[in-house]
Amino acid sequence: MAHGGQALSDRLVEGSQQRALAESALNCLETDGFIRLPLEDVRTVAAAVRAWDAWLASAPAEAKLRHARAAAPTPQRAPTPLGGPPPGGRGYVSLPAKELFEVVLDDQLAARALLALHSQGASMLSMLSRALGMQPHGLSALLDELPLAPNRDGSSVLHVCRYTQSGAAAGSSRGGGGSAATQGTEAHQDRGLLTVVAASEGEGLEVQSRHDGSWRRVVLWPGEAAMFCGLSLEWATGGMLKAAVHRVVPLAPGRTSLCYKLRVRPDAVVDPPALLQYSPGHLRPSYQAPKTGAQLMEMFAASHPLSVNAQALGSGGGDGSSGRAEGEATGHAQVETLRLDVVVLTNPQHKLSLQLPAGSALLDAKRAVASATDVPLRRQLLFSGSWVSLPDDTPLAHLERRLGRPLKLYAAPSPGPQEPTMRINCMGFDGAKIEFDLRVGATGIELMVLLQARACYHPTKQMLIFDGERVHPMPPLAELGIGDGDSLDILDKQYGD
Ligand SMILES: O=C(O)CCC(=O)C(=O)O
Ligand SMILES: [Fe+2]
Repeated sequence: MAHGGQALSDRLVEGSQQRALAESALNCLETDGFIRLPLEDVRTVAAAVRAWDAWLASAPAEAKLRHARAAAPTPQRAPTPLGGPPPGGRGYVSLPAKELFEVVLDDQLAARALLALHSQGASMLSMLSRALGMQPHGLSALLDELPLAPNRDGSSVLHVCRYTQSGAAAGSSRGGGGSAATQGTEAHQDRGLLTVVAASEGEGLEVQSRHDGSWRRVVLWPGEAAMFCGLSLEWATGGMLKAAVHRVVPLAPGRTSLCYKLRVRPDAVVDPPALLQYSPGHLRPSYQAPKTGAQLMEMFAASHPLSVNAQALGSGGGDGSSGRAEGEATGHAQVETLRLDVVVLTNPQHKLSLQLPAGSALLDAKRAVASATDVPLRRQLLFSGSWVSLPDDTPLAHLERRLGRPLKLYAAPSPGPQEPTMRINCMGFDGAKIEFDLRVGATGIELMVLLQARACYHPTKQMLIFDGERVHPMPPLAELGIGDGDSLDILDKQYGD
């Protein structure tokens, strides 16, 4: 008699193999910070890597921009194989050492590769749930429910990245900072649960050891993928798994990777005590409160204001809009004169609009502001949706085209003799204390402008923390509960994905 069921002994063998696999995956994450494993649908994924690699290496810039524009969301877009519009923010980012596309699912090969990586990542999450003593689908149940509801973007994203070795990037040592040539390759953590990477080259990715801080090369054989944890998984597992700090070293021949980032859907509730109910002993107090996927993303954006994948020209997320990929601005008409908005940080703020010759540099603008307001050059700071840190001889027209947003200059005069002030202390990492007498009603911006004038501080690289929270530059400090005699900490900004 024919029978469809699997023999019990086979099931037992399979079950114990699954358990052994899950335990070794957990072990790799704990000791190395990453897992290497064979791709399940290797033909599809490898074909997608090859196709993107060839196209990205040879297509002219205009073709890439055209593709990115075609990928922009429109209500008329045909539904994708997942039953909804393409996931994520879409777009194209071009940085000195890296280009990044967010994959759109109207490309059949990309769609199949995305589904293959999704399914392999989701099974890894199920395996890890079991190995950690959670319900088998505890972690994978946090992902999008497929097919996606119409008109809902997926939370998980597929990024295609191509890295090239641009001049100064070769052999340079990099940490948190990052020169222009290494932009996009800085050490960072990913925001999601799990990242799955398949690449055209065996080398390039590096993961930092949690034990001694050294960098480990992730060497992949053809047909292998790497997986590592993001901050949402660190949260969901109550800190049992740690988000990998990783970076990419650009290689001479160029390297193209498909990075599939499995992220928690915004309305899913991540409740570490409920997830870990069978092994509650591991739970640290700071992970007790349940958070939605959306709240986890907000927490991530607050603690990682810089993004390795954002179009950046000294961007620092001053308006809280960082972390988003922005397309390169194009098609700006040549202009005879430039308009520059200036905000003078008095109480109330006072605004000027400067008209400058088209060829003006940042220094010319600062000089014009100094003669109109008496505010010295070093108490002026440029902003364009994010903070801008560039040499004073940078031409403004070029800057505005690159940033794709109007420029704004903040100028902080000293408070007048009669003006009521409050004393704010800023504590440097090295314990140095810098005191400021700010006008009552001052915003974070004023403090940031003064800090860069007085100390080795720049809002592109550092942030201010009060009571464990990042100080947002826009509202008055008093609204954030900061008053006379309070101390703020100056911390280096961290990079996210
Ligand atoms: O290309 C890679 O291997 C990793 C890219 C990455 O870390 C990211 O985009 O977040
Ligand atoms: Fe990453």
